[in-house]
Amino acid sequence: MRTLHRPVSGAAFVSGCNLLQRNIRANPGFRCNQLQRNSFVGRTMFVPSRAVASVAPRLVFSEFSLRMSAVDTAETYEFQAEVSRVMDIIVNSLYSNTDIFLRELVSNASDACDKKRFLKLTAKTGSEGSLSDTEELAIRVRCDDKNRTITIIDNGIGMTKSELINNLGKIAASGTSKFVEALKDGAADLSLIGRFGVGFYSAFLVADRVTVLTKSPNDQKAWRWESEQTKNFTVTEEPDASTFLPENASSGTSVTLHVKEGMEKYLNDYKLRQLLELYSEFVSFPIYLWMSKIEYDKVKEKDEKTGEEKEKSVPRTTYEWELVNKTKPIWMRKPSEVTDDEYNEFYKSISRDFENPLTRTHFSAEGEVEFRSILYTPRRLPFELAQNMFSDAARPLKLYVKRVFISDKFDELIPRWLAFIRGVVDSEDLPLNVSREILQQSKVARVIGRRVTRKAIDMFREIAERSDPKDYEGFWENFGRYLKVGAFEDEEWSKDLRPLLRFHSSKSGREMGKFRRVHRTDERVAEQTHFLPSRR
Ligand SMILES: Nc1ncnc2c1ncn2[C@@H]1O[C@H](COP(=O)(O)OP(=O)(O)OP(=O)(O)O)[C@@H](O)[C@H]1O
Repeated sequence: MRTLHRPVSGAAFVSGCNLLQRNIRANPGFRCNQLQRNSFVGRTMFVPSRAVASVAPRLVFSEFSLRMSAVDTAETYEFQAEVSRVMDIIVNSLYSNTDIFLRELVSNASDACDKKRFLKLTAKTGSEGSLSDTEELAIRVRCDDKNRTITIIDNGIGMTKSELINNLGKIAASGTSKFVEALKDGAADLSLIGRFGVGFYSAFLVADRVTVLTKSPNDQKAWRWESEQTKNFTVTEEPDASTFLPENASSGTSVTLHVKEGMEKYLNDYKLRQLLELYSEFVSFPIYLWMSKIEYDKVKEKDEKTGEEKEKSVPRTTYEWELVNKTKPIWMRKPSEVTDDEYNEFYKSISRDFENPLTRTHFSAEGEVEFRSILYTPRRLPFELAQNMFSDAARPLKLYVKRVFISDKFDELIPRWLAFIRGVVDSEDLPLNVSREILQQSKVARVIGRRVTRKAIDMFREIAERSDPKDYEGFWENFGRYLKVGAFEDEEWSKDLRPLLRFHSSKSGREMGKFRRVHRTDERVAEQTHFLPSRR
């Protein structure tokens, strides 16, 4: 990089810019994103020396003029009070786990693609306007080691200007808010932050500057968000969305990380591929990585001594987009074809837990209703339930309709005492525009809920029947109170749950005994009564 200092007077600058902008228009080959990564500080410009040497006059001035006009209109916003704190917490407490930044940003890109796919499928004819039908929803990751950047690009839903300011400037929009709440309540310590979705701000684990370019179908303009992890961020209009969106994309977002000192290990496509394979294998959109490949060209060369012509292989580096994940959802595969590791990694990707689950069940239902599901029992109580047994923040099931993610907030699908399980349900019969109201009245949803509950109970029973009683003891310690609530308040399942209950009794000593219904005349009645779940 070389720095060019070009102090110019206001009037000279404006007329120079106008002239140069006309020049750019006359030179369609030139695209201003060629130098997008350049920084402008006041009227000082940084440009790659190669560009200066080759096409300096045109590029330098055109970029200068375009970006200067943008700088002039940049709006500066302050992060909401807690955001700076959260960024500090993330950067200072996760320094040993910096790898997660990619998982978080890819997960955001995947959410954005989910939203776009949902919108496209449910949009009424005509209202989808700018949503192109031809584009493949995908995520692209590209590393540029010379310019020290990593860029994550999606053609998802993008953000309007106000969404950009709210989502990336206010803590309330982020999963990290749960963590901040938990810190306030004293329910978490910093080492636990990795269990939360730390979200977008994890970008600052590896970058000292982050640039977000985004275009929403609900905003005619594209926007640039930029921050250097200070108290402020800037929002600027981005003149041309096509410079950062993939070809044919009508909307989307590009997040560029300007990699900081000491994080050079991420400026390597092999390292990025390893992280994507580890963390993002189950993202249901294709993830393409810009990968380098060594190819060998055969060249004929004359041997100086003998004069004979010989063939020689000369290495050449080429680049191409390489698909790094299997995009067929794991629940669509046959259980016999899925390995334990794959199930465990999928669990971690949907639950954000760092431990393997205690158990799982993968099944499909046909006939009356058709759906597929994978359910997991975690090893420990999910964090969001630690304070409140039936917290609204619990997300037991992700609901899909024909592979389209619909919501993870339909808690009415299963009884509330199952709040601690995790899993996915993919229905063939529910409508894509399924809402809470539709779900409440839907017969299909009731059947799905019943079958999922039955399978969950079977899963718990299997743990109870294991030869090592420690498994069920651990399960009971974490989730016993949920089963008690179910046995107590849920008439439909009470009978199935009772054999799974455990209680301390004077007879059982330190061990726990099973609950057995006894007749009043039974001599054990006295010792049994206080084992019954208390009626509150
Ligand atoms: N690539 C993107 N495209 C569109 N919107 C995005 C993108 N990345 C982030 N956002 C918006 O910014 C918000 C904040 O992101 P952030 O990752 O901090 O939190 P989150 O995704 O809500 O929760 P989590 O911490 O669980 O990831 C998102 O909810 C989303 O609205």
